[in-house]
This record gives sequence, structure tokens and C-alpha cells, in this order.
Amino acid sequence: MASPETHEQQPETAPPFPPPAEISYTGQYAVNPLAEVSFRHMCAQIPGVLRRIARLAWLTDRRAVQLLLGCQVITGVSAAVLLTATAEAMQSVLSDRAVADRLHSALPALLVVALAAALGRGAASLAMYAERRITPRLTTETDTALVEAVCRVEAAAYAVDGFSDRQEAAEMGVIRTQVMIADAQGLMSALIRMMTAGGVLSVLNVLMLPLLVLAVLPAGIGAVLTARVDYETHYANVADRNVRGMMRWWATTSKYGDEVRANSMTDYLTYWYRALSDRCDRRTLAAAPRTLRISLLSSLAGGFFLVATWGALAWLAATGRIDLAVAATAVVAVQTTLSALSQVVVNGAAVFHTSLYLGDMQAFLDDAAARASRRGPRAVSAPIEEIKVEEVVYRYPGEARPAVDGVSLTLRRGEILAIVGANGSGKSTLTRLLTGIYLPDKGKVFWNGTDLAEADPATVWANTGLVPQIFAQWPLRLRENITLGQPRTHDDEPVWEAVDAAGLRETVEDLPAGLDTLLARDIFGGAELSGGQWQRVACSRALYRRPGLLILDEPTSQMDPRGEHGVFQQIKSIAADRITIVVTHRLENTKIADHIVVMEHGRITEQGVYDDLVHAGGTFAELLELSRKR
Ligand SMILES: Nc1ncnc2c1ncn2[C@@H]1O[C@H](COP(=O)(O)OP(=O)(O)OP(=O)(O)O)[C@@H](O)[C@H]1O
Repeated sequence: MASPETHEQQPETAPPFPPPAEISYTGQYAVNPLAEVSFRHMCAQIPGVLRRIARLAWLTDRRAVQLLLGCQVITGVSAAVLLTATAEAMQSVLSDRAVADRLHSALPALLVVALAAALGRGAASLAMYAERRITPRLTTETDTALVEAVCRVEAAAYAVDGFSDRQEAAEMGVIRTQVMIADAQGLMSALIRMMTAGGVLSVLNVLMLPLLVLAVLPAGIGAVLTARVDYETHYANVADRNVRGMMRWWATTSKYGDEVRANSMTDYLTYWYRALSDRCDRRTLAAAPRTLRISLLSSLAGGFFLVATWGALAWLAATGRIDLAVAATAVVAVQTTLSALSQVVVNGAAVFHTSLYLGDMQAFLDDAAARASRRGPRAVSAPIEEIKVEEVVYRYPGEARPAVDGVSLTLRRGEILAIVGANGSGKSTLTRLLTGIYLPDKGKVFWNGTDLAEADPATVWANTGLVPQIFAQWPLRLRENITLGQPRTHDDEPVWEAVDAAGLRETVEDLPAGLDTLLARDIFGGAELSGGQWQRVACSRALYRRPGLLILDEPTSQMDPRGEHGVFQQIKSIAADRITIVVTHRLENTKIADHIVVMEHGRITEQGVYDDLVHAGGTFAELLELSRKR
């Protein structure tokens, strides 16, 4: 192995950074939903998407939807009136009478034209107002539904390959809801205008309409094909974008700022971030020639038919097949139909594009709903007298070996259980099974005789208090960090009790606003706590709940000896009313336990009380000996 000095002397020989891992999933999520569908199938989806958008909008704001629909009708009627009145005005303007007479006779029709145009514009403004009433709430509804769906899945879903990528893809659906109503409304109003203008045009000359449709259709096909290419690129980039988003937070949050700097990680992290971005860009750029080809071909075909349309109109007028007034109206009708058709194409493609992301969002919401906790209606009643674990086995998805493998235990109220064992031996997983966060693959966990697989988890978790190894440091006030999610009381007495129990009073009294101090210095301001102080906050949070089952997973790993001693004394003093479980590597702390279990490779290999295990000559004695030798 090269010594550190060798590294220092030959920095130029250091190998280049390894590229970020290629992440691709092979599970059920690996199939691009577009890969196997035809163009016709894709277009056939649009009415369904419009229906779904309409339903969501209707649920959000019925009156705004009614207003929107009313405006669409007015748009259509005003477009038809406008064209008919234009034709009438043209008849008068292009007649062979004196100029003053022509204008005079055209005046009523011109007034109707002005009125219809004003009505159309007014309806468009009102439609925009209605759209702006619906969109923000619709986005909030979908966004909240997504957050709630993720919060309500069984915790085991997080470990399923591709779950977080699907969530990332679903986020795109939420983003698209911001333009979804505007696009759908644009499409509808363009369709109405197109139908009325097209109707008028086909009355003037039946040949014009198919020519116009042919002029715009290639652009429509091109836009939908481009949307498909964009979506394919988006789909290929989902995993990398997801990782990049997470890495961005890890690299830039002040939480890990010390580690990043003092371990010289900045260069690697920026290289890594850029490499992931480059990879996404490469995929995007690789798709550019395809979109160029699509755009050129569709423009060419569209241009050809557009020239044919104008040529046909000129030919009809030049050969006297239609008179000049009709030709002039036809020019207006062609322009109106053309702009409406173009809008249909643009908004239709946008709605189609949105439908792809909405499809991802819906698929994720359905998947999350299927993974939501649905265990049974039985309620676990307090106090918790007994927790019984029978031969439980739990294997994380994709892992070869179970993390917990055939464990049986019985815990009674008033007892303290200590779980010890090497890293990765299954201690935390066992606590997740005991609390019902995970349900075992085999075996059962009973609380007061109720199988947790059949119990409503809310009634189970109403009785638990957990200090996990990695706990949340919420960017909220100190009081909320302790009481988060709990029923509020009118005074702070119980909060101070929890503060005292974790030995946090002195810290709170030193804070500028006591319990009201905001603990979000990086984001919104306030104060910052040390690692050990945060751990005391996490302990206060669990103790504030006065739980029937208190689980502390390495609760004092960052505390000074006085703090650690105080917390363990406190655990002992309140143990009579509850079942307490402590996971710890500091074996001296297990002296307070009534029962100790030693775990190895997911199994309990030794158990008993402290004094017996110390002299048993097994793993416990060996680990204790090693810790004393240091
Ligand atoms: N979310 C997860 N997905 C897949 N495997 C996991 C997950 N969490 C833990 N494991 C695996 O399960 C095994 C047991 O992990 P567990 O966290 O229960 O160990 P532990 O005894 O608490 O370890 P430590 O002392 O390091 O906290 C380990 O092999 C670990 O790799």
C-alpha cells in the first residue's frame, strides 16, 4: 500500500476520478411506457387526458370550470358571427357603388364584426381568469396528494428498487399541472374556433378545408413526435437526475460542509455533479438530430400544402369561380382557420406531452396506494402489557440474506431490554419489527395479544416513542421539535418535563428565545445546536410522548458522559410504566437492563442479565473485554 508521503510526493500520478455509477433498474419500473405504443395509440390518449384534466378541475373549482366552458361557447359563437359579418361587409365594400354608399351599407356588418371581436377577446380574458383560479389549487391538490401518498406507504416500500425514481418522475407530473389547464383550455378554444372558421370556409368553397387540414397536419404529427422524443430523453435521464438532485443537497448543505472541506471532497463532488449533468446533456443532445429531422420534414410537408391552399384560392378568384367578396372573406377564414389549427397543434401536443407525465404521476400514485398501509382495523389498546415476537424473519428487498432471521422474544411492561451486537447484525431492523414499522416476512409480532399485521398502525404508533440512530433535525422552533405531531397543551409544563428528562434545560435557557428559538440557522435563521444537544432534543421528543414502548437506538452516542449518565438514569426511573428497549454498543450501559440479547447475523446468539453474560465467555464478554482494553 502506498504511504501518505508517497501520495504527497507524486500527486501528478494520481489516477483520474472514477465516473459516477451507471444506475439502471431491471425491475418492474425499467420499461419505458412509450416504447411499445403506436402513434395512433398515443393520439387516442388525448381525449382521455382531457377528461381526466376536466375531472380534476371540476373537483377543484366547479364555478371556474363552468365559467371556462361558458367562455369557450362565446368564443365559438363570436368567431362564427365575426366571419359571417365579415362576408357581409365584404359584399358591400367590394360592390360597384359610390365609396360613401359602400361604407354606409357595410357599417352595420362592421359594427357586428367589432362587437363579435370584442366579445371574443372578453371571453378569452375571462377564460384566462378562470384558468388562474383553478391552476394553483389544482397544483396544490396534486402536490399534496403526492406527498401524502409517499408518507402513507409501508416503510418497506422505500427499499424497493426504483421507488424513488418513480417518485422523481411523478414530480414532473405535478410540475406539468401548472400548464395543464391553460393547455387544455387553449386546445378547446382553438378547436372551437377551428370548427367555426372551417365551417364558414367550407361553405365558401368546399375544396379549401381539406387543403388547410393538410397544411397543418404535418406540424401536428411533428409536434407529437417531438414530444415523444422529449419524453424518451426525460425517461432515460430520470435515474441520473434523481441522483444528481440528491447529490446537490448532500454536496451543498452546511450539515456536511465540514466533512466536504476537511476531507478534500469538493473537487470530486463537483466533478461528479458535472459528470452526471454531462451524461444527461449527452442523452438530450443525442436526441437533437431526431427532433431536427422531424421538424424539417413536417415544415416541408406543411409548407407544400400551404402553398397549394393559397394557390387554390388565387386560382378560384382568378378564374371567376368565386367572386371577389367571397375570396376576401375566404382570406380571413383561411387565416383564422390556420391560426386556430396551429394552436390546436401546439396545445394538442402540449396536452399529449402532459399526458405522458400525468401517466407517470398516476402510475406512481396507484403504486403508492397499493403500497399504503392496509393491515386491518383492530386497535391496540393502552397500556401495553406484553409484546411477543414469534420466530420473525425479515429480508430487505433485493438482499440475499434476512436481516432478522428467526427471532423470538417476550417483553413485559416495566422491563428494560438491551439489544447489542456487531454492526449490521440486525438490531435496528428488529426494533422496526417490534414497532410494526416493518411487518415480518415470516413469524408474528403481538402487542397485548393483537397481531400487528392485523392492527391499525395508527393505534400502534400512538403508543411508541422512538429515538432512531439518525434522527431528524427539523428546521422548526425548539418547542415544535419536541412536540411535533403531538396534541398541543395550553402550557409548556410537559415540554419542560421532557426537556429536563433529557438534561436540556440549561441549553434551552441559554437560547435567545428559549423554547421559541428557531433551530434553522442555515435556512431561516435562529440558533444552531451541537450534535449532542440535538440528540437530547431527539430524546425529549420521544419522552414527551410518554410512550408505552420507548425505543432508544444509540441514544447517547454524541453525548458527554454526564449527559449519557443522566439519560440512562432517567430511562431507569421511568421504566416501570412502559416497555423500554435500548440498542447500544456501550455495553456498560446495559447494566440498567432486565434482559440483554446479543445479535449476530440476524439471530439471537446469547441472552441473559448483565452479570451472567459478563462471565459466560461468549460474544458479550469478548466485546466488553475489548472495550475495556482500549
Ligand atoms: N434499508 C435497507 N435496505 C437494505 N438493506 C438494509 C437496509 N437497512 C439495513 N439493511 C441491511 O440489514 C442488515 C441489518 O441492518 P441493521 O441496521 O438492522 O443493523 P444494526 O445491527 O442495527 O447495525 P448498526 O450497529 O450498524 O446500527 C445489514 O446487513 C444492512 O446492510
